[in-house]
Amino acid sequence: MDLFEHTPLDLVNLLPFDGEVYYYGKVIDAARAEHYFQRLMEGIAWKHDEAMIFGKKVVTKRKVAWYGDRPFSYTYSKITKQALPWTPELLELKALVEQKTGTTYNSCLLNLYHTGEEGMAWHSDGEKDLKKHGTIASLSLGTTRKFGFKHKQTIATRWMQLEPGSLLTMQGTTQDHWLHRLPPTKKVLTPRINLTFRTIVR
Ligand SMILES: O=C(O)CCC(=O)C(=O)O
Ligand SMILES: [Fe+2]
Repeated sequence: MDLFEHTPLDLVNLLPFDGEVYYYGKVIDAARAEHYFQRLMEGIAWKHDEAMIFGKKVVTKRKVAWYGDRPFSYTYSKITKQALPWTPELLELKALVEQKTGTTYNSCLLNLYHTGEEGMAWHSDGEKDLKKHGTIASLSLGTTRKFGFKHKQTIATRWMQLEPGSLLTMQGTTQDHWLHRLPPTKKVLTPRINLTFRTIVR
């Protein structure tokens, strides 16, 4: 459900065409961001992610977890996962993100990158289970990491830094036309947690 019309009032679209990405900057101050980072490190059921790549089951170094309103099953990289019930801290963060973005969400995928050696390859979040053209809200905690977009048909790219406590949204037709990536880097030695709030439809 959209609580107000999509475009956040005083933000500029970071994409030049074919989609909308908004960077809200730090929506959580440094002390609270650190507090949430610690609570999520301890309180989330982190597991190594499993994916099918060229027919082989691969286990990623990065850890993931998935939470939601109901025990949705969700197929991602050909492996089906079941959402766990929200924890108190996730509900607090969901409420904050909903208030900032004016949109509600019913699930959250969390990623834990232990160091800069762990990242995420180019992809778009266009799974069938996700609401078409629904907003995906990405909240970052822990170390700052570089994040980028690459257009599927042109050479256009856009890069940004995702700071601790910051919020970014990907909305409109972004997933149709753009890939996004968290590049690995040898320069980062400390962990980052990312939460992407999404809307699953049946
Ligand atoms: O870690 C990030 O900032 C991005 C995560 C992501 O793209 C995803 O979970 O689909
Ligand atoms: Fe993604």
